[in-house]
Amino acid sequence: MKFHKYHALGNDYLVVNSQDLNSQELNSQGLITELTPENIQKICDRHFGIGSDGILLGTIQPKTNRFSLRIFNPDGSEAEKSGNGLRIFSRYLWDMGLVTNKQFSIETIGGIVKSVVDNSGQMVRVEMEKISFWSNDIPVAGEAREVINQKINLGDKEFNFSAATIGNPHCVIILPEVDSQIAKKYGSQIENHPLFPQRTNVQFMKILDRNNIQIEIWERGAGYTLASGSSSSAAAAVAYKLGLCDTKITVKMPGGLISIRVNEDFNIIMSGAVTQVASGKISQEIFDI
Ligand SMILES: N[C@H](CCC[C@H](N)C(=O)O)C(=O)O
Repeated sequence: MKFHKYHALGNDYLVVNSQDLNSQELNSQGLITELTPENIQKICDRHFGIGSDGILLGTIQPKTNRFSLRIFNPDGSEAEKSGNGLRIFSRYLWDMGLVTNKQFSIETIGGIVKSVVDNSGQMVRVEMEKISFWSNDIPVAGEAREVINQKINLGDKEFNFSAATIGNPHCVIILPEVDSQIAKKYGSQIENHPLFPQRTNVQFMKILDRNNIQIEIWERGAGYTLASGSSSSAAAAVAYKLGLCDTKITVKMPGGLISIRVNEDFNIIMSGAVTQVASGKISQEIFDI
């Protein structure tokens, strides 16, 4: 199975083009037989596989030039949307000569986004669609409500949080200081908390000023990552919703910076860098062990 590895600010993904697969690799539903949760875990393992924060399974309809993307986390679960994943897939399409620097659409489970590749592929801008704070959309357990400034109890610790979805779920916690330790200490407990029936991504956020925030990320199905486009979108949207930031926000993460614009109607525009790493072929052997 051919792959193309990219990273977006240290959040790395393997692009697999469904057209690169031969017939026996596709089952009757046109799904890749190899992409079972168990095999995804093997491919993403940083010692026994290629190593990555996920797999991007892209489908390109040659005649209509329609693009769709499925996003798999390293634990084998499927995500509705990935901001860095969409930027990476957009760059892949550009590298393959399938798009120019004009706007094009990509369909995901979490909705259809519009993408533009700039600066010879080094920068990609994605209109990530509208963010929602409503419990029924995210989802968050309990009565239908906007999930803003609520409490989550972890036994020995209680946090104030807000939640949002941009296709995938996010729990945003504002603190005076954030670091990787707090994300690694509490991330998994919050990811799997009963408040979140479909689990959740988690961001610990420090407000730097009205146009800058800093986040540390614990991703659903992936754990601690150095950057996240959907996390940046959700955290920035919460900061704007709470009146702590203006509409243009730079999100500072361990892997680098993402620019977010929160429009009045809460449509999110995200832009950031993408880096090509390598291409190769995954050996069948890793699936046989
Ligand atoms: N783990 C996430 C998907 C990837 C998000 C992140 N890598 C991004 O750039 O948005 C989830 O299960 O919702």
